[in-house]
Amino acid sequence: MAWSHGSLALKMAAIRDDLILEGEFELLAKKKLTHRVTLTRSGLFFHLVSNSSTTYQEKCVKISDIIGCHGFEQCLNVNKSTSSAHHGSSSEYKNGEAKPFRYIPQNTDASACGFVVFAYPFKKKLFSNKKVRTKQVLVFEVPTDSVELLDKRKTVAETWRNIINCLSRGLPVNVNDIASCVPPPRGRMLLLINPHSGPGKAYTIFKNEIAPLLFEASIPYKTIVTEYAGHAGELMKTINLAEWYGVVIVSGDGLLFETINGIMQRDDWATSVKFPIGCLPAGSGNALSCSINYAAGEPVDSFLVLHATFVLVKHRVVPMDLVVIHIPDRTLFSFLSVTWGIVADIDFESEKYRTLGEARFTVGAIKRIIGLRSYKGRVSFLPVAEYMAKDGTGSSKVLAKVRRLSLDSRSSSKGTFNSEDSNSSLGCNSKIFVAQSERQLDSVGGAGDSFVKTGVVTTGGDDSCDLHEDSSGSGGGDAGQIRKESCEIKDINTTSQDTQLFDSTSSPELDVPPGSINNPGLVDSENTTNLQQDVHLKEHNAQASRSPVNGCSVQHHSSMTIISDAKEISVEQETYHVNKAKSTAVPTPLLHPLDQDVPSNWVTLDGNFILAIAVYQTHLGSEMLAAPDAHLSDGLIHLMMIREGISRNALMNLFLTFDQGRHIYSPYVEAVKVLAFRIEPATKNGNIMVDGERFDPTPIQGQILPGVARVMAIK
Ligand SMILES: Nc1ncnc2c1ncn2[C@@H]1O[C@H](COP(=O)(O)OP(=O)(O)OP(=O)(O)O)[C@@H](O)[C@H]1O
Repeated sequence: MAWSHGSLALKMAAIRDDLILEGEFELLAKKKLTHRVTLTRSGLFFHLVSNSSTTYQEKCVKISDIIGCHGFEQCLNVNKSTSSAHHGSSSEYKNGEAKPFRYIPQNTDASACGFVVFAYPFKKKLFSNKKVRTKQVLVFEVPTDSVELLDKRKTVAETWRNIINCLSRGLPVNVNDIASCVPPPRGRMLLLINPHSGPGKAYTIFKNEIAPLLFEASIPYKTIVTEYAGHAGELMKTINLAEWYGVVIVSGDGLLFETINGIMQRDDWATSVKFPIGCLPAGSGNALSCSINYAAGEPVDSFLVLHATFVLVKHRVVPMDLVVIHIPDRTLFSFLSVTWGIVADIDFESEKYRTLGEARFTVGAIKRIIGLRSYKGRVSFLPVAEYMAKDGTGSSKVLAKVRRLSLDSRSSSKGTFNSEDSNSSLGCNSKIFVAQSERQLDSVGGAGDSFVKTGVVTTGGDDSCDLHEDSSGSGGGDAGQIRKESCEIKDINTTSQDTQLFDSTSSPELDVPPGSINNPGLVDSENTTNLQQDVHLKEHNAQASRSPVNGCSVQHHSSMTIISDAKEISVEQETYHVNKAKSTAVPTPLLHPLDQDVPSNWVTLDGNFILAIAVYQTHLGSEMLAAPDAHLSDGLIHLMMIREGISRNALMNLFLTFDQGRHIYSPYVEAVKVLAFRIEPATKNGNIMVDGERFDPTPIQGQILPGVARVMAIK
């Protein structure tokens, strides 16, 4: 970008308020040339200092593209110089532990010192319209003539390094006290690498594509290569989580499923479920990686590993929904999907082509469409809004109550599991409610920060919670608090005139500065049992009495008043207390046991299906945007069904629209957002897949656990 003297002055004036540091450095490129460098909250600007009176070549690196900054002091180690970030050779690992590295640029003399910026701005690929992040390394040396003493020059370089690192990690920078802005070291990550994922290249992918970025971002880690199926699950069941910042899976979705289920088998599941999980793609499906990238606005269709690693090093810890799954003999925890019918069969039957990577799904789909079959059974669900069936029988309009389920921790001594739904027949005209609620949440920031959140919450599938987060407090305490001051609920469902209310206190976005503490998602062990011991379910207008479900006993509670259009609406609430004797069970208050009928307020569809899929992330693969309006923590299960009657041609065309998510507009697809579902296959044909793991076609049901898990993503 070229700036004239005048426009440069204007630009400089525009960023003046934002200005943090200014200085002159020698930019080490082919030759050393002195540059004027300006650091603002949004970017690092630099231009050549020249005597020319015409133009400056002004360049800028956006802070949002920077993943790290290192200081260098050449005199310590001139002989080991290298021109790029060095990391990844086998000698640099011992027992999977990464050694600390020092970046040493070439072409500097023995007394050189300065700082190196690692950035990954988007560039357009030649001959394609795709934007891809491309590595940029900028080496700035403090000029020897500007500040005489080496110590002083080192201080200058360290200050720039610290501030750039604070900014790139989203940490606060106090311009009035620059010297005290020192970013805390980043937390140590445990990387689990599955050598059998996808085409079996996970370790090579890690070494060549992931390790360099971890080095550049100064993230310490240890790698463990899994030795057998089930290894990751065992590790997660037994390791001391407090020793780690989080766990990062370098694999496909299968290892992630193992990891999550290992965590959920711990006695302290209620807190360890908040252990941050990162996800880097090395498998054939990589659905969660794609969903995290998609949510972050990063590409999913090219250089997935690079973009996923970029997200990982720039991440914040954000909530993610899980779904508790019941099959006749087991309880499982799912982060992605339950599929039945053709999608499950394609997934399972194409396992044998796993060396093809994602192409296995295309091969499997063609095979299954040619041999198209239907699957007899029953699909039942608890919709969040009015449900209109598409089967053309004429009698299937079902009005369901609008509801929302949230997992809440009401105080440091109590965990609460809430479901709130308003009655669609309340006759309220307004679709806007203001709900005031306050809560104290278990420590999530870990550093004792207190947050104030104000949420404007829109539902109808999109839980886009516009949370203003004001973080104050400098840490030090054990228990952080989140106080939700107000939650305004607007325009709740564009397709329904029903009014609704929910408690959006679940799924707070957690902005935990990586490295500020270990285990940002964990609460202290005293609080650990609370969620298990005292679980409440509040459900407006719930049935007058209900039998105890899964260890929950029912207790009627007080009513709540909602003010809307000056009308007062009283809504009954119900509270479920978990039986303390069964304190280790994850509460599933929306589900009846599998050998009983579903609750009477569910919708049930019988017939022949081509597929029924329950999805809670956007992607099932990089070319399968299965639930385009899903979000990591929208608290919803996106249920889709196709009934028998669709032709092979139409099905093929429908599958071709999957990559853009346009299948949801197809007249053949019934899409409904639900809190819980049950699938009861009537034949032994086919498969049921939970997060890509196969199960026999037996009855299966699931219920959302909104925002209970924590993932490393960018929200
Ligand atoms: N060392 C190992 N040897 C054999 N199997 C392993 C090993 N480590 C992990 N596994 C198993 O490999 C299975 C598949 O792994 P993963 O999901 O990572 O790859 P994938 O199936 O190619 O990817 P995707 O699930 O995205 O299609 C997991 O269920 C896991 O239990």
